[in-house]
Amino acid sequence: MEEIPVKVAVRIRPLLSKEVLHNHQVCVRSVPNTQQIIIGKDRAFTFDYVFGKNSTQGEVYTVCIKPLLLSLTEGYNATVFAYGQTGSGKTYTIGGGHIASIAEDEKGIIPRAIQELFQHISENHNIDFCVKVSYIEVYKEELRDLLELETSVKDLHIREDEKGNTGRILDLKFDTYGFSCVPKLFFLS
Ligand SMILES: Nc1ncnc2c1ncn2[C@@H]1O[C@H](COP(=O)(O)OP(=O)(O)OP(=O)(O)O)[C@@H](O)[C@H]1O
Repeated sequence: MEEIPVKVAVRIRPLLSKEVLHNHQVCVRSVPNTQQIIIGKDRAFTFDYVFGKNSTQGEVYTVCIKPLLLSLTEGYNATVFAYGQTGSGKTYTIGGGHIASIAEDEKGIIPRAIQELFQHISENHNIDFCVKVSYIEVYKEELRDLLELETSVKDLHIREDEKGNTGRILDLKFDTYGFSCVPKLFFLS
């Protein structure tokens, strides 16, 4: 059977203060020492990784992203995207918020990966690296280049190669952060 190299991690976020204030209840919990979560009373689901409500940004990075970053520097491609309903913690986890103003341990995936990548580059003088960054919003089938806002939406397209691969970005309807080295590592949120 062909290997499908996709791993899925689920992260449970803690209740926000306003949710506690409104007496909202937690409806999902992780099962200790397993990769399972239980929704409601008894509906169990298994994932490749489970991060409970007390998980840290550092843990998520170390377990899920660091191995990809290491592979990236060895020439493999990697894509990371956060998927979930509004308010579930995608931006928080991917770390695309106000990066400059957040505390070190609150930093999400993007700043940690960039830091580690450039650290790697600075330690490997004998290899030439080319790093490219793109930041694209995909919303209702329309693409917007957030680094070149004057570019017309109509000028941006998702293209396929002859094998039907969408290559640069996937056809996802979320805000999209692309960050590529050679080869490429993408973050989609
Ligand atoms: N693991 C976490 N620990 C603490 N706070 C969190 C965590 N995850 C998310 N939050 C907080 O929950 C709120 C919603 O998170 P966030 O904005 O990341 O959601 P989102 O999925 O990106 O939402 P949207 O789709 O609406 O953009 C934010 O105030 C964020 O700081």
